[in-house]
Amino acid sequence: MASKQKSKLKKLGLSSSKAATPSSSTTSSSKQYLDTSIDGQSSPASSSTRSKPQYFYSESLPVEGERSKENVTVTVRFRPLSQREIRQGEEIAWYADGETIVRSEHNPAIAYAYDRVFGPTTTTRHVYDVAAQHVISGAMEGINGTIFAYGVTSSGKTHTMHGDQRSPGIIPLAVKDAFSIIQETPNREFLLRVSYLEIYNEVVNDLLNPAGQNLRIREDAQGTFVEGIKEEVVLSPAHALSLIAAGEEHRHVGSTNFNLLSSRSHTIFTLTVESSPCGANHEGEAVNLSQLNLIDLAGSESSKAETTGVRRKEGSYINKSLLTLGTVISKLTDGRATHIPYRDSKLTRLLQSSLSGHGRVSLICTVTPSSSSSEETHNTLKFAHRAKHIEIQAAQNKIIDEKSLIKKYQNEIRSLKEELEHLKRGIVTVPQLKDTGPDDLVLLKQKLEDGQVKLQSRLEQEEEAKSALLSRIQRLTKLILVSTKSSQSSRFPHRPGPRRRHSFGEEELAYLPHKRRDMILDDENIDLYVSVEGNSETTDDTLKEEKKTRKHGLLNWLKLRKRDSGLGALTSSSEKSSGIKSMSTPSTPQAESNHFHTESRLSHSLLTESSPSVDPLSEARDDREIHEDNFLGQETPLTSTKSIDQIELLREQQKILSGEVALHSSALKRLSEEAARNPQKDQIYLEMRKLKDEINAKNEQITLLEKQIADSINVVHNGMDNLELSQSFTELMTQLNEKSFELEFQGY
Ligand SMILES: Nc1ncnc2c1ncn2[C@@H]1O[C@H](COP(=O)(O)OP(=O)(O)OP(=O)(O)O)[C@@H](O)[C@H]1O
Repeated sequence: MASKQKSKLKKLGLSSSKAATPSSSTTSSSKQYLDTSIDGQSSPASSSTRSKPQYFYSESLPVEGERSKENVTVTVRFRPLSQREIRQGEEIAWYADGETIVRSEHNPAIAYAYDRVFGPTTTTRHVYDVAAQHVISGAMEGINGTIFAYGVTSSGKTHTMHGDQRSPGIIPLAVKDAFSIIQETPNREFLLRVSYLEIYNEVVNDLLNPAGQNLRIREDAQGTFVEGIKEEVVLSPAHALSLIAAGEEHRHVGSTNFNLLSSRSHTIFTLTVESSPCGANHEGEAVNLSQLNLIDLAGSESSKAETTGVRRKEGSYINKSLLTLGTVISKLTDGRATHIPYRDSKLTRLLQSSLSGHGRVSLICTVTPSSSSSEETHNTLKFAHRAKHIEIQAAQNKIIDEKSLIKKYQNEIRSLKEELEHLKRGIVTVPQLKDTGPDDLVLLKQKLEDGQVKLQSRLEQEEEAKSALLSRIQRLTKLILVSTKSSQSSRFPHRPGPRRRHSFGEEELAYLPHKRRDMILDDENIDLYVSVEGNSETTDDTLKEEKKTRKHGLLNWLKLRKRDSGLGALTSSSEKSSGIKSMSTPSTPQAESNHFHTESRLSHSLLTESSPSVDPLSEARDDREIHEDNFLGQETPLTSTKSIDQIELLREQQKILSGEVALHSSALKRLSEEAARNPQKDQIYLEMRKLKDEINAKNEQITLLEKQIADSINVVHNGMDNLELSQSFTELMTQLNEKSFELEFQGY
């Protein structure tokens, strides 16, 4: 009895058994396990089709350069039994047996092996390290990557891909990691842009642009793409996360009898990465271009789901597209198949390039151990089993200049700088009059006498043109991300040594759902995740973060403070070069593409400020920098700079508040849906009232901030206009006096 109890606890993830705890067992121990068990316990799928049972087992996950051919990385993640499942007395039907095996409780002979199996207590961070990190690092080096979570409804796909503040999912971790990699790669410059779409009832909708509905999928030589989808250039992790949070607001989510907040659409978050070597001597070199697709699939629904109307319609679309995905994968792994039915669903059409083997693919199958879903779990395991056979060829994508946005921007920056130089030379010809002859001097005197005003207005026009050029250069340069680390410690071609940790700042956490999907699992259920060994979702780090968030509130980050990670030093090149704060938001120039938009983030500027003022790279990168101090840098008094900082600070506060209002509004929406189903729940109404009060208070604060911003902008404008004018006047008068004196002295 005691041993049965122990084994049950082990399967729930509460045991201290090494075999059941992924982080505690080693590769060699699992290999030993396989060696001894492989003959006796083959997977049913393999034993039925092959004489010799086969396990999918790889000694290690794909490592760059080791193989030209790789297989899809396939992992399985168990979630804990939910409180509801426990209450209903459900049993464990499947469990993680060691690091790589999933075994049936009812028939121990049925077992499947994968690259890795994560037990119910495994943290998403660990899942990321094992199943996702190599895909993200590949994407940063120009290798396409796709990660998707697959599983039945309520098995934990969204928990794995998005997560929440307590346990950020693969998407926020990947975004964070991408920026860390940029920081660790000082010899390259990067341009990152994101798009976010959903496939709902076989219709593609743009989640970053509510107007972008029912978009068409098109094809060109590079593969399939979505026509007219909005892409936004991103400048910081918080910036990217805020876009995802905004996109999530538009995603179709609904309640089913399995999941209160069930995803009713497949979503694809795409991070497009361009990078090129830094420095003028790499001008002709190709640019690395890759796409990282992070996919949260809607869950397949069994016939047990008591759905009606809209939900049933959604369910049938979901099931149909997942069926097509299964067929595509079967065909891909069946050497004899001549036709692969990618076109049978929007999902497989969009995944065509990934599934047909161009780039790294990681499939994370989420499963519930519960007996009531035993059959569905078995189907997921078989799907994962098949997917393991897909062969991929991960190669770097190099593209020629014209197609790359980063090159386009770099070229434009270069030619704008040249233009600016010409203009500068035009303006400074006046002091070079020393070398001019008497005729010129007479002419000048005449000119001066004729109209000092004319000269002055020309000067003003040129100054205007100059600052327009400058601000365009700054705006363009700001979009290109560079590390502030010394270029000698290049990341390429070597891989970084120790693993990066992804600690989220409060401003980034603010964009993750607080406790988005926990409503279905009671609070006690959280206790289930806490392993005896402490390998739990609520790790020390996250607990600390959560405490901090609670203690200080979300806006506290606005106080200037030193950053912990290397990200603190990551900066866009214009900020690094000049330290000038742009008053306007650095939106991507309209002329480039109407799909690209950016926004300034104070966090970003603050990072630059708090990063060491001795910038080791700034000297090395003089070629790309403008010495703005000739213009605005020296001329702008400290007070103006402070005012500009102040404006950015206010803007940032405003954005954070708007983000919070959006999050509260979505929580309110969901609560009201729940209240409609359970009208007696006073607690829900109480929560809703609180949320409404908070939304109102925040909206008032936003209005106040808007007024403050407008006032500050007026102050700065007036200050700068007066200052520039008076300085131009002074300079002009000095030149005139000198020349007049010279002329008089020479007897003219
Ligand atoms: N590994 C896990 N640890 C703790 N809780 C989890 C885990 N996985 C899922 N959950 C919880 O289970 C519930 C369902 O998870 P989730 O919404 O992620 O499922 P899903 O597969 O995305 O469902 P659907 O397809 O219906 O959208 C959520 O309350 C979530 O917080």
